[in-house]
Amino acid sequence: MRDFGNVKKVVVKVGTSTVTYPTGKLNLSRLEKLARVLSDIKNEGRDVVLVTSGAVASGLGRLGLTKNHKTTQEKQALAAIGQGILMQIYEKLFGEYGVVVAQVLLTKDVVDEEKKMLNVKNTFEYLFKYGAIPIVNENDVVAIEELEFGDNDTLSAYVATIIDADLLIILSDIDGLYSCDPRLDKNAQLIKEVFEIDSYIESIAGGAGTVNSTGGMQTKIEAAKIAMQHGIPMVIANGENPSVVKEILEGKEIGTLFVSKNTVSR
Ligand SMILES: Nc1ncnc2c1ncn2[C@@H]1O[C@H](COP(=O)(O)OP(=O)(O)O)[C@@H](O)[C@H]1O
Ligand SMILES: N[C@@H](CCC(=O)OP(=O)(O)O)C(=O)O
Repeated sequence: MRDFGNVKKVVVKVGTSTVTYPTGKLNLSRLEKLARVLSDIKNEGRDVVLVTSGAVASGLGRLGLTKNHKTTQEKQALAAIGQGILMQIYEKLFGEYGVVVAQVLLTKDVVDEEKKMLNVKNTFEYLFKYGAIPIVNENDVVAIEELEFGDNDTLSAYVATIIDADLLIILSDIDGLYSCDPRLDKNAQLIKEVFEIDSYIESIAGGAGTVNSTGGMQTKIEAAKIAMQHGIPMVIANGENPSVVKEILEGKEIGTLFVSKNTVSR
């Protein structure tokens, strides 16, 4: 058993593949379960942050377009269309459980500038005081790195460091880190724990698995590096059934846990 009994602040990141269908339309039943489980763990007394991808895909879905050959500028405009669609559904679903949500659009350079970082930190602090769940995405109109490299994974790790989270959970369309991409090799084995990101771990992390996703396992490993450097454990798990979030917090051995050997249990 893993011990996450003392986890007070948790960041949960959901990828495009978790929140939308390949058509770009919202996966409503999954989003309903996600809102329910996050509201539930909030009711337990934890501070919860949701980092959500899916804006570009939702924009595509709304306009009835396909992803193929979209330029960065087109994706920025699609993200601006899709972000409202995402927030509308989160507002509705969390509202059903009486939970207030807040839209937080960030760019990763906030961690490079002390003043900006302090502003972000202060905003999170007050959102927690107000009992809100901050819903974070990259501001794709301002920053294009994520659209090109698919990096909400590292953004979620930066958010975890800014709020000094006790745990980062990345939900994807796969059970965790495998010895190689299971889409390419059916003999791939799930790795349950990683204590150090070495060249072997970096070598087995491949790219994205589905048409609307970006980044794949490579950006999740980058996220793990950032989290581990700050002593924050990270779990990659399958978001197919979002109730795994609760099971992970209960200490069940789900997905892949990334934890530095010298991290004291939180
Ligand atoms: N070693 C690996 N273990 C597991 N998945 C991997 C690995 N290498 C590449 N992948 C791919 O990473 C995908 C998950 O990342 P991604 O497609 O970006 O999803 P998300 O939208 O959840 O971020 C998996 O579906 C899988 O195809
Ligand atoms: N800001 C983009 C996120 C792109 C991204 O990182 O996607 P994913 O690899 O599915 O987490 C969007 O909302 O579409």
